[in-house]
Amino acid sequence: MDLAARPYRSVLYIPGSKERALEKAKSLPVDAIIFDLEDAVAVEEKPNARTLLTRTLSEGGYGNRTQIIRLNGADTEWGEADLAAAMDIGPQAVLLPKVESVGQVNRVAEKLDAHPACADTQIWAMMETPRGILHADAIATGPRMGGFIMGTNDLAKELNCRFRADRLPLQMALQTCLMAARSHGLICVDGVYNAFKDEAGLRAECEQGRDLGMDGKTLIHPAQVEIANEVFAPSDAEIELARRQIAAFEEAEAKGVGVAVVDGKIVENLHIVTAKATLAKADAISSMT
Ligand SMILES: CC(C)(COP(=O)(O)OP(=O)(O)OC[C@H]1O[C@@H](n2cnc3c(N)ncnc32)[C@H](O)[C@@H]1OP(=O)(O)O)[C@@H](O)C(=O)NCCC(=O)NCCSC(=O)C[C@H](O)C(=O)O
Ligand SMILES: [Mg+2]
Repeated sequence: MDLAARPYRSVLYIPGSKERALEKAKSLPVDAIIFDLEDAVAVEEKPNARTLLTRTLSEGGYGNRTQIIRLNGADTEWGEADLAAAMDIGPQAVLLPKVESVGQVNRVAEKLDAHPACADTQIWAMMETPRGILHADAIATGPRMGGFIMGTNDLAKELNCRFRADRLPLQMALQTCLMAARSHGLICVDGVYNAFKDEAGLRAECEQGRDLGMDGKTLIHPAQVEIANEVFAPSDAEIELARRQIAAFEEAEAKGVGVAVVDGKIVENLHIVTAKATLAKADAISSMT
């Protein structure tokens, strides 16, 4: 399936250095995995993590979960070797940390263009610095761009803002990135919820991200997967409503009318686009199981 058509309800970070977690993920019901070489890996473990990760990914076993490798930045001592190692296994996507300009995307794209194993490799961008957020629209136009991942921990650090349950200090950044992503047909996945044992807090933040328009949530622990999968999936009631809207609109159209009424609300062509997207998402989710 085209990467853009896949679901991204649950996008789990796995430290590239943790063999047990890399193995466990093969049986977790996640839509996508970020195999991390950046912040989840200690400095002294970086080279070993790169070797372990490339070997693990070459062996396979992750089924239809989208596989994304987060590299260290090109300005670090590990960035170049990370990209070279990732390119050799022809990954579905590489994720660049702390992207602040489309130039950073261009430079990686040029290297991917020159590598025979990377014809279909996408570039994803961590959106997690004030400069990156301000340049979101330009970054979204970069070659091979597939999606944005919100890095709300780094962003909060850079803004010097407080962590609040309503994430008010982050709203402008979340919405700016969503608008840029939607303008250019990219996926946009929300940031992590750090308190991985707090189910109620996670659910509330997932619901907020979903209501904003996010495709899903990045996660740090297997215990968070079920809630994200549930919140970001269309509910049975939404699927049933979408079907009724489509049927009612087709009936109206057959009579030469451009508007139908369902449950006391008008249904026009634009609502049918949303209804069809809901059904397509439900189908894509079904194909994951
Ligand atoms: C948070 C953790 C350090 C907790 O680890 P641990 O104490 O080992 O948890 P458990 O004992 O409860 O683990 C139970 C089993 O689950 C496996 N496990 C744990 N985490 C993962 C995972 N992420 N993926 C897959 N499997 C996982 C354990 O191996 C246990 O397995 P088993 O023994 O077989 O039952 C840990 O969860 C962790 O390291 N999480 C990831 C942290 C991380 O990736 N951080 C970086 C990304 S966040 C970020 O950088 C965001 C962004 O850049 C920003 O700026 O916001
Ligand atoms: Mg970060």
